Amino acid sequence: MDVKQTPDWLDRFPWPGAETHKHSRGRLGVVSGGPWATGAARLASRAGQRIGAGWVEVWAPEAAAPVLAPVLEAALLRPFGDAAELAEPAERLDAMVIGPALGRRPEHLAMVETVLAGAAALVLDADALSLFSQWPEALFDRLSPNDVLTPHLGEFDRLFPDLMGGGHRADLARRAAERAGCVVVLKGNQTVIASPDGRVEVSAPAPAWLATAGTGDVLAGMIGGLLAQKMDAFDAARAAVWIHAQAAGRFGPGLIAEDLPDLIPPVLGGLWQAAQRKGEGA
Ligand SMILES: NC(=O)C1=CN([C@@H]2O[C@H](COP(=O)(O)OP(=O)(O)OC[C@H]3O[C@@H](n4cnc5c(N)ncnc54)[C@H](OP(=O)(O)O)[C@@H]3O)[C@@H](O)[C@H]2O)[C@@H](O)CC1
Ligand SMILES: Nc1ncnc2c1ncn2[C@@H]1O[C@H](COP(=O)(O)OP(=O)(O)O)[C@@H](O)[C@H]1O
Repeated sequence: MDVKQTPDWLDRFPWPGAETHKHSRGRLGVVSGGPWATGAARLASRAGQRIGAGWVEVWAPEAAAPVLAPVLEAALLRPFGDAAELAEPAERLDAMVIGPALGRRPEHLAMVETVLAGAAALVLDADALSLFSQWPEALFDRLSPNDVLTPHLGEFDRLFPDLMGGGHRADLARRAAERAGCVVVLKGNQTVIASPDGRVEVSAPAPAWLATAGTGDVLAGMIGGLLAQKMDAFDAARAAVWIHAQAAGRFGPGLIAEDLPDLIPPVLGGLWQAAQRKGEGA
């Protein structure tokens, strides 16, 4: 990687140091769907681990725990009974991801409301967004500037129907972030990342191999992993979108979402080398 072309957020990327331990490196929680819907949380949690969160917990409804127990290794399984039990991780962990394959029943709304009340920085994706389609203001009222919404265009339309009328996607995302009071990642071939303070970035066209189920769940986990490492939400979203696209480009045709988390290390390796060279040149 040419040092001159390195992304500006590289200077703020959360590399571990000699004093780092797994807890100080960032604690991430991912909330799983029910027993027939655990794959999205697995994709997100593995992506969070690969991008550097040192401690990753998968919070699973009790019925889903037996499905997840044999397939999690370094990630910790945390079964829960009802939504109220998510209050503890939402306070203790640095970041949480909720929404992928969560479900859209009242108990799922209660889960999202519980984590919204905690201190953890949040990535709200998929069903966590669609659950608020009838009352988006109830979501916006509870968001913080360090939270991130990651809608595809269909989900964006449910939360911001009046913004869909016209304008460039960058303008849509900017207005959405201002209204929501948090970072908005409007996904697509050219993903737009917008901050409530007015910063907007339109990413370069990403490989269309990403148009396959589950790649958004991986992106949510990557953003969550960087938030857990205390990266600023706008930088975390921009960095994750960039690394996600680079990883997809390395695989090319035939990519499925399962491939993506394990493609993160070589991309990080290139960034690490570029950061070292930049440091030596300074
Ligand atoms: N392995 C797993 O467990 C996985 C589980 N997953 C889980 O599945 C659930 C459903 O997920 P979902 O993404 O299909 O969402 P949903 O709310 O049904 O909206 C879809 C509708 O929106 C519209 N649409 C418009 N623009 C669009 C766009 N750019 N990209 C996409 N859609 C766009 C489009 O309308 P159309 O264009 O067809 O008229 C489409 O019909 C959710 O819980 C998710 O987390 C997935 O993550 C996959 C892996
Ligand atoms: N044609 C495309 N070109 C490039 N990237 C795409 C394309 N279609 C989708 N993507 C990317 O793939 C991911 C899909 O996310 P999403 O729609 O939430 O899927 P899922 O919910 O199945 O995980 C997003 O990061 C999006 O930017």
